[in-house]
Amino acid sequence: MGGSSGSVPTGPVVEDEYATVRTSVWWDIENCQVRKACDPHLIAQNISLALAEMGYRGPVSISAFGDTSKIAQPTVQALNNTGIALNHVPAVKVLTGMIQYSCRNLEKIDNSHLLAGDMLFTDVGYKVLLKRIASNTEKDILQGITGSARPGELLAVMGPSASGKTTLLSLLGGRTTANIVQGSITYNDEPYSKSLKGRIGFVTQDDVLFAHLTVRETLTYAALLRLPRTMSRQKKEERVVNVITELGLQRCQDTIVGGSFIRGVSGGERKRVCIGNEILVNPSLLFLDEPTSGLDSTTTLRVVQVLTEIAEPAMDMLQSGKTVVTTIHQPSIRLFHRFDKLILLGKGSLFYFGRASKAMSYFSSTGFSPLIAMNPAEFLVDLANGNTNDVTVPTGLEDKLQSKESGRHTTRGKLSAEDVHEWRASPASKNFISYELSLRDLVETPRIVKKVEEAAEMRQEGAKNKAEKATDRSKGGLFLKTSVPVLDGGKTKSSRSNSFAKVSPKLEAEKGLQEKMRGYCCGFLATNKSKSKETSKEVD
Ligand SMILES: Nc1ncnc2c1ncn2[C@@H]1O[C@H](COP(=O)(O)OP(=O)(O)OP(=O)(O)O)[C@@H](O)[C@H]1O
Repeated sequence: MGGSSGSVPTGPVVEDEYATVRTSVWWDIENCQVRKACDPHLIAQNISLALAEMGYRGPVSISAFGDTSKIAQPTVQALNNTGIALNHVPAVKVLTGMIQYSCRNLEKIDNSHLLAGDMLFTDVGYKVLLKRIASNTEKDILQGITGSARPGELLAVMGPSASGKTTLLSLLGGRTTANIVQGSITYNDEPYSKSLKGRIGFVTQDDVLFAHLTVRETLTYAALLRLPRTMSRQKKEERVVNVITELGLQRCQDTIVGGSFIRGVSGGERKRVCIGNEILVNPSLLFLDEPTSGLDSTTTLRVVQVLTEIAEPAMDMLQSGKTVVTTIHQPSIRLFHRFDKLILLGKGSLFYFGRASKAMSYFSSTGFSPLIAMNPAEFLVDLANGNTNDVTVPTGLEDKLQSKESGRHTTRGKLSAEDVHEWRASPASKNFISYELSLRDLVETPRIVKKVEEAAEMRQEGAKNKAEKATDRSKGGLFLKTSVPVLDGGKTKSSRSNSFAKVSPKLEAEKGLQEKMRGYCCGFLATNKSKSKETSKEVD
């Protein structure tokens, strides 16, 4: 990391332009001392540490001054995973000005989003030791659970009762360390550590709230207790107001929470207060155990909508999205389609991991299809239960269905647990899981891509208006400033030249800011060179 010297641009135009950047870290790529084989995650973490030491808590993006194509791909990937945006700065004066601007405008806000939650779990198993008088025995609770979740995604864990949903959630949330845990669970390629604890939010099934406190009081106390001591009381109260708005709790903010003996807010509002308690600290990963149990379908939809919004990256892309994992019993069709990814458990085993939208086609490709119109969630939970009524079964398993005669009716029997396990272990199901995993870094969640495109459109509009204003002021040219981050794939000619990037604002807008934004996902720039062919035109 390093800055560069040079004469500093001044005046209202530049101030105005820099105000949109709010960039705080500079990385002089050509001069930086990072060893070639240095672990990219280490680089990202070092940057976070350096910032923490400086007392900086603002939004983070790295302005790479120099040839951005020289950054090793794994490093870029790691930075992306941590939610740090990587911007290209076209000229040394712009960089210097940005540094000076940002030094004057340091913002002290929460930086817990610095390391985002890219979670990967492989072959996870969990056993408990049952202590008996004669001898201790081991009981398998989970086995062979593999999957992943990335920032911005909503991952649902579904399955019948006692299939292991809560146990898996506790393991992923770092809440279960006792007993015997197998396999690996990593967050940004690192195992669980104490430092990660502060970045994980966990909403349990029966969170305890003080019945006599109002919604606002509940959240204010949580904010005072959990937000950093360095944060002023006023900022903490502002954060509470933001959370109340984010969760749509304005109407009931002065109502007491209530409990078994005192009437208070509704069940849905209570759940949202529990979620609020956790998102106050802006966690990178949010885990929720049955957040919709006991709620009607409309309220359930509202809660899941809130979760989707929590997961999404900020519109200004300065914050990457959060990773949200929730267990859910049997969601409605509308709800099911809101999940990005799905884990289906049956008796502690993995039946499915992948995109929720692909689950039905996957099972039909292996021979399981509903015979009547069915809610996909109902079909999947039935299957995980071994209940094959109204379901076609692969030919290999047909003969294993034990038919039952009862009076006039012959009902199809259940598949035994062994049969289902045998099928699970078949190449068809295994292949699917590994297929999804290998695609994990490539597949972008369609919902997030859409959001990024919307953001790009908004920015394009904003940039157009701004550019037009600036043209009036500077008569024809403007300092190319990046309210939209620019990545030029190292093609900028003479990025070290002591010149400002001058472009016609109209030309810039027309050339397609949207195109540039396509590579900008989850708060970071992708390094696909084909997406970054546009180079800023540098004129002395
Ligand atoms: N510490 C433990 N000791 C013994 N058995 C356990 C322990 N923890 C979990 N189990 C068992 O593991 C199984 C899975 O439990 P878990 O609570 O994860 O299921 P679940 O899918 O969340 O169920 P539900 O939907 O009913 O809440 C259950 O049979 C439970 O009894």
